[in-house]
Amino acid sequence: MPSKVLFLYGTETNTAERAAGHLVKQLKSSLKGVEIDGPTAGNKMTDFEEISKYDAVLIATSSYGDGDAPSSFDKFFEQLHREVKKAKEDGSKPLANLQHAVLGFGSTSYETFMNCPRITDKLFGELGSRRMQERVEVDEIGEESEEELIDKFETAIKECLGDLGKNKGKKEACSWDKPDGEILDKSHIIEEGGGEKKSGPGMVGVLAIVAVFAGMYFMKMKKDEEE
Ligand SMILES: Cc1cc2nc3c(=O)[nH]c(=O)nc-3n(C[C@H](O)[C@H](O)[C@H](O)COP(=O)(O)O)c2cc1C
Repeated sequence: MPSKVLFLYGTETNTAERAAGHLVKQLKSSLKGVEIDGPTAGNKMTDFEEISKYDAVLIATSSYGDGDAPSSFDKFFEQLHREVKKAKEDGSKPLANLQHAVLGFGSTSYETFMNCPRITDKLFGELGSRRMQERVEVDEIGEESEEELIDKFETAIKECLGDLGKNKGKKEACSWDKPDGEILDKSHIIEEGGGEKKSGPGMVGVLAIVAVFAGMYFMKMKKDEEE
């Protein structure tokens, strides 16, 4: 039976989507005995029971905002956090039969460089998936070109996909913090109400401030009229 591989992407301005399309084409034309689904936007595949049926998942995603997921990947990213929370609570490893690899897109001009790809890689590991190769990180202002790094990912991934059966159940190729493990935790995205807590006066506070200033203005007007 052929191995089943799913290619997911997360993108805002199409860089990761373009790379995913290119890689799927290359892999399909050069690998035998491997069936590849996708590329599919992460948000269109948030059912982790479905994902667990694949032999391998490849993910190409960027980071946006404050190290957040891009808009075609945010629902997937949230669901990934929910799956990890659930797995920690019941001690399960729902992706134990899976192997995965991540190709990240970002820029070192942001403090939260590669936050979404790094967290995605880490959390797949926490769900039991075997990391089959070190994450490749494409820095848009880095020395190595995007093309070179995509080729590097492609070469490594071809080897891994050829050895999927042989490597199943083996120790991961490396830990998630390679080539770098600096992240900004985003687990608050699944808290009640979602998103970050906003500080500030809120709507009631704003109305109260407006009322105070309006009162002061009318009192001044009245005083000026009396003088
Ligand atoms: C508003 C904005 C926020 C960004 N935030 C991050 C970030 O937190 N971390 C990062 O590594 N890159 C960040 N980037 C860079 C993008 O991830 C990078 O341009 C990437 O190549 C875009 O890939 P995409 O077109 O697939 O979305 C940001 C870019 C913009 C415009």
